Amino acid sequence: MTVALHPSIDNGLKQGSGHFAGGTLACKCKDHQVKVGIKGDVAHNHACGCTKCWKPQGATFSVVAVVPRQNLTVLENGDKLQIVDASAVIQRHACKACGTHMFGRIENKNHPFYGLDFIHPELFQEQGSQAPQFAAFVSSVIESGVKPEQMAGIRSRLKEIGLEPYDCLSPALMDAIATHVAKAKAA
Ligand SMILES: N[C@@H](CCC(=O)N[C@@H](CSCO)C(=O)NCC(=O)O)C(=O)O
Ligand SMILES: [Zn+2]
Ligand SMILES: [Zn+2]
Repeated sequence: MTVALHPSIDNGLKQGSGHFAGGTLACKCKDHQVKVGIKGDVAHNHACGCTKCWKPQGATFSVVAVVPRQNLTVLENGDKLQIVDASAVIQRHACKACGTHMFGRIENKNHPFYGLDFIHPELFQEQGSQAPQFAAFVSSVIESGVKPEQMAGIRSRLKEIGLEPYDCLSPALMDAIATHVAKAKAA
């Protein structure tokens, strides 16, 4: 049996159109859905194995990407949103009724990723947003109950579909974080 990672990537990656103009994210409620508008395409889309990122039922990984925070607007039923953990670096705003995380926001102005919001592209009502580029925090799936002996199969399946597995973020993002830290120290 093939390892199940996440429903939006288990049958292979669906490449983005390259000119996604943005769209609407909708939660999983049957009515009074929370809707969030996004301008433009997402960036750094990735599968994330961490315990904090929202996953649909049964998924081992989350699929999460970033957008500039000024490109995100709550359109409908924002009164249903609540912050999951106010002490987390990324404050995840979730629908109180269905639990779906609609966006994650960094409020610490000194954080390397301040200004970017985290969203789950599978919630787009439209097709064509950027495909996942890599897999992050892969070892962290063990914290959610995956057995260490399953990891080889998980990593090889990620590679098979074209997602390089990393146990933190990708080298490009780790370099961006380190550059920010180096500049902050020099200042
Ligand atoms: N092993 C931990 C790792 C959690 C973690 O550091 N997650 C990252 C990536 S989330 C999106 O890529 C992070 O930046 N977290 C900050 C936060 O979640 O607020 C675990 O699995 O919990
Ligand atoms: Zn909902
Ligand atoms: Zn995560």
